[in-house]
Amino acid sequence: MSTAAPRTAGPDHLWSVDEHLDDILATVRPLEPIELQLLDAQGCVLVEDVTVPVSLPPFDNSSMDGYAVRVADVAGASERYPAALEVVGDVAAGRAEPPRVGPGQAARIMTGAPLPPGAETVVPVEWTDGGLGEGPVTGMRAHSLAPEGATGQVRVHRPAGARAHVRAEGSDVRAGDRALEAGTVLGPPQISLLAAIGRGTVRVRPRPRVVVLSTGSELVQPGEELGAGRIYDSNSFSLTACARDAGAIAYRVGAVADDADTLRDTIEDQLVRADLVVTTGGVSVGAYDVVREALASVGDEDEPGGGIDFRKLAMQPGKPQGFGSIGPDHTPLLALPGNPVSSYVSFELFARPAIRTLMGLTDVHRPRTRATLAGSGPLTSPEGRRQFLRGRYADGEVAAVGGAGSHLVAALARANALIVVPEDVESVAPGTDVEVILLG
Ligand SMILES: Nc1nc2c(c(=O)[nH]1)N[C@H]1C(S)=C(S)[C@@H](COP(=O)(O)OP(=O)(O)OC[C@H]3O[C@@H](n4cnc5c(N)ncnc54)[C@H](O)[C@@H]3O)O[C@H]1N2
Ligand code: MOO
Repeated sequence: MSTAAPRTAGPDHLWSVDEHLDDILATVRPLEPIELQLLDAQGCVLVEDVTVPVSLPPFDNSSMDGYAVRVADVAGASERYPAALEVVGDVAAGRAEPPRVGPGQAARIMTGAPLPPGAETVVPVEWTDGGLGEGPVTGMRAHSLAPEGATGQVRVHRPAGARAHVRAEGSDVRAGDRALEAGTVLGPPQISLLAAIGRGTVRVRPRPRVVVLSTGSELVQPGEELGAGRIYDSNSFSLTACARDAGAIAYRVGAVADDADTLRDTIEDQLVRADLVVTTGGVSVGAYDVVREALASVGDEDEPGGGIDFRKLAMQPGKPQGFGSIGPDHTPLLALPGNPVSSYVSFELFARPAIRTLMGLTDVHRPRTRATLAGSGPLTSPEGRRQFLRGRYADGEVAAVGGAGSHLVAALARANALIVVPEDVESVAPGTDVEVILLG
């Protein structure tokens, strides 16, 4: 949400990619933090420092299934001269009051179970006869099948030093320590830590809700029959997938016909669940390109700071673009061109950083690298336009896939990178060092 109005210039002015991106990012602000359940916070930015309320582990516990014993009782033990100890009971993980281990005694202990009072160390079950009176065993028999295993005698075949196989209280993190700092992005390891210290909810910036809306009377939803002159609506799917990939909660609104009133009504209906609206199609100069017409008056026209600016960019694909904010909450809106590759490239360059800015992330762009251009012939690019060609990148080399046509979806599906050809370059020979955007 923002009140910043986009810059404007004459209709023939060509804006640079960077100017357009700067203008977009100046209109989006990180969303207000909310308290979320842990798993709902995955991928989100933490806005609080999290302090450890209880040490991890909370108590000394065993790292092995075995026997909790006293060091002196097993000193010098060997398979030939085992230490014979009286088994006083079982300590399963979760046991609150384990039995005391006195001299000459052992308690059968499970991984994660608290070290019982009196015990000083743990011998793994493989170092014992498991209470069976024969040679070394490879494991314990299930308590349900052999309850007598918790009693009787065990022969220990090897000594163990003090606190062997014992995970000390607080050896991971201590009560009062900083578990995570504000600004941390919550991936699976961070969610693991939060759960381990007992946090059920955390304060984060939420995932933006992004409404993706395609426009065009020619569009048919996948799965339905294709009539003459019609095509399947791929953009609403690709951009919804892009929005999810960027971290958003995305809502796909299937194709809206080329009718300004219908489009306006649809967008207004969607504003209630949108932190960002992305449309595709209808932004060029055709008689049925109604997005421009419709967006001139969406939402509350009396609200200052709103409005969508349509402009041409010095780029290929993706020349016609619209952006601004609409409605009473000044919801940001990006109107992307309809050609499938144009909409995809535009989303990656402009909508993705906007989504990631809304999330409060600092790393908002796709990673870039340099690569050597592979292939047999030169790449050509129109003068004065920054071109984003689809490429396949591996091991420091990149090769173009497909041509420059912004309808080439099959080639896009084989690409894993965009090759950037600067505005002042019209031809790039194989072997040249080029900039590459990695699509991940
Ligand atoms: N006279 C001019 N014509 C065009 C210009 C221009 O400067 N002068 N610019 C061209 C460029 S560049 C682009 S990009 C497109 C942008 O057009 P629109 O944003 O108005 O998009 P549409 O006309 O609605 O569609 C263009 C193309 O893409 C197909 N399309 C649209 N939506 C979808 C969808 N959801 N899924 C799959 N395919 C879609 C549509 O059928 C058209 O083929 O304008 C050029 N024209
Ligand atoms: O700019 Mo359009 O997006 O080239 O096809």
